[in-house]
Amino acid sequence: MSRDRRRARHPAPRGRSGATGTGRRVVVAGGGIAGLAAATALAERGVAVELFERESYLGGRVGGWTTTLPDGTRTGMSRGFHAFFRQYYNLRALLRRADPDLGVLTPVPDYPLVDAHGRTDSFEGLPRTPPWNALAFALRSPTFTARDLLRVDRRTALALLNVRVPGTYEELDHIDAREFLDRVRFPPAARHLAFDVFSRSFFADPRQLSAAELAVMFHLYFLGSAEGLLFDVANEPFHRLWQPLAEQLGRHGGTVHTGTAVEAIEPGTRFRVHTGAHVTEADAVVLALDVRGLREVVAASPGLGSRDWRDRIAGLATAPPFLVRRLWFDRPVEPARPAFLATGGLPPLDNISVLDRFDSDAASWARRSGGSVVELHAYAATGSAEETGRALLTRLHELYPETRTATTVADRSEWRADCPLFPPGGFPRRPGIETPVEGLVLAGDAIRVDLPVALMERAATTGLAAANRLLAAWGVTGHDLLSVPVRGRIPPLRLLAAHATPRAPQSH
Ligand SMILES: Cc1cc2nc3c(=O)[nH]c(=O)nc-3n(C[C@H](O)[C@H](O)[C@H](O)COP(=O)(O)OP(=O)(O)OC[C@H]3O[C@@H](n4cnc5c(N)ncnc54)[C@H](O)[C@@H]3O)c2cc1C
Repeated sequence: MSRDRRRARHPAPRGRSGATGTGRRVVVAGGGIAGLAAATALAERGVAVELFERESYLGGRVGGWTTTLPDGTRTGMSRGFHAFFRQYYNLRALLRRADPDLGVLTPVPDYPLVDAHGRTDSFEGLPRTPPWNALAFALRSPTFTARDLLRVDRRTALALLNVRVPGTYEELDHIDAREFLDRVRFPPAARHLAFDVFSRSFFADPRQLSAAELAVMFHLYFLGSAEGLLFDVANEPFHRLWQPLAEQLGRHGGTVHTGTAVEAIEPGTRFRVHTGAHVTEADAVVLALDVRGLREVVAASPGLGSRDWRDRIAGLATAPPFLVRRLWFDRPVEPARPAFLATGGLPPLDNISVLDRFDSDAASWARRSGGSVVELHAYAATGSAEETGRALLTRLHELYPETRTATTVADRSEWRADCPLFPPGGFPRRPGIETPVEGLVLAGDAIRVDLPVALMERAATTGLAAANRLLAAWGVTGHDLLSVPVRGRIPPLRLLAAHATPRAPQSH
C-alpha cells in the first residue's frame, strides 16, 4: 500500500469508456513488462489484442523458465533477483490486476551494502520521508564523516534535490555519472555504496552512464519518494508472476503467442505484421521490444518511419554483458546472512542473494536437501563469462566463508547483454513513445517518457502510456499514471537548486 501522499497522478485523456464494437485490433510485439502492460491496458478498453513474444515464456528480462537439477528436481530459473520498490506504482497496479493483494511479493527487511573494507551500511529502520531518510543514512553510515559531508560541493549536489524530467536531462545528460560524482566531491567510500550501486544497477560503469539518469534514479529511489528505501521481492519463480496476467488478458479477449517472433511490419491503411510465414493485420502496433529486437524489426521493415527516426533506433546501444550465477549448495549458509547483500568496490561482484530465504522453489529444495540456493550478480562485466564466474565464486568464498567447503550440487549461469545503455549525451536522440507513423507506438525501459521512472517501472509506465496514446486517438479513456513527485519535494532546497547555475559542460 502506498504511503506517499505526495505521489503524482497523471490523468489520462478522457473519452468513451471503451472501444468495444469498433473492431479495433492491435498487435503488441514483445511480452516483457512493457508489452504486457500495453496489451492489458488496451484489452481492458475492449480493443482486440494479439501479443507476440519471441521466447517461450513471458516477462522478458523478468521472465522465468524451468531447469532440471541433477537430483531430478524441476525448479524455476531466470535472469535473477529483482527489487520491486514500493514506488513502482504502475508496475504494482499491473500486477494487481491478477493478484489484488500482491501476494506474490514479500518485503525484504533490509539490504546491507558492504564495501571492500568490510564497512556496512544498512537501510533498516530509516525514516521514510526525505530529506530525513538521506540524513539519517548519512549520519549513521560508517563511510561518511562530518568532514566528508562538509567537503561536498553543495552547489553541484543541489541538482539532486531539484530533479525534473526532462529539465534534469537538459542540465546533466552531457556529463557522465563518474564526472558528476567527482564534481559533487562525494567521499570515495560513500560513493561506492550510495551511488555506484545505483549506477551499476543500470548495468553500466559510471563512466558510461548519463549523470542525468543517475540523478533521476536518485530522486526516484531516495530523495523524491516517501515510500521508504526498502523493497519487495518475488516469493515465486518469475514465470508465476506473468502467467496470471496472461490469463487475465485472455479473459479480456486478448491472445498471447509465445515462441513467435515479429519479423517485420508493413505500414499501409492497416499494418501487416509478419511472424514467419504468417501475416496479421492490425489498426495499430505497439513495439515493446528489447533494444536488439527493436533494431532488428525496424531494420527489416524498410517502409517504416522517417530516416531520422530509423537512425535513432539503429543508434540505441546495449550495456555491457552481465552474469547471473546461481549455485545450489549441499549445506545452508550462516543464518545471519541477509536475503540480499549489495556490494561496492568488490569487483566483479554486485550482489549476493540467498534465494531460499524468499523464493518458494528454492526454499522447498533447501528444506528437502538441507542445502541452500545462492545467487551472484556481476553487472557491466569486463572479463569473459568464465573469468567473471570464477571471480564471483572467489568473492562469495571471501564474504561467506562457509561456502568454501560446501559441495555444489548444481550450477547455472546466465550471461546476457540485453539491457539498454543510457550514455552521456544520448537523451536528445532517445526515441519516445510516439513515432512518425500514425498508429505505431513504442514501449520499454529504453524508451523516453518524461516522468521520473526507471527500469521495471519505466517499462510498465511506457507500456501504459503507449496504450493511452492509441486510446486517445480513438477517443477512448486511457489509464491514469502515477509517479513519485515530478520534482524535488523540499521547496526551499528546490528554490536554492533552481538558482544555483549548473557548471559549464566540459568536452568529451
Ligand atoms: C539481472 C537483472 C537484474 C535486474 N534488476 C532489476 C531490479 O532490481 N529492479 C528493476 O526495476 N529492474 C531491474 N532490472 C531491469 C528490468 O528487468 C527491466 O527494466 C525490465 O524487465 C524491462 O522490461 P521491458 O518490457 O522494457 O523489456 P524486456 O523485458 O526486454 O521485454 C522485451 C521482450 O521483447 C521480446 N522480443 C524481442 N524481440 C522480439 C521480436 N522480434 N518479436 C517478439 N518478441 C520479441 C523479448 O524476448 C522480451 O520478452 C534487472 C534486469 C536484469 C537483467
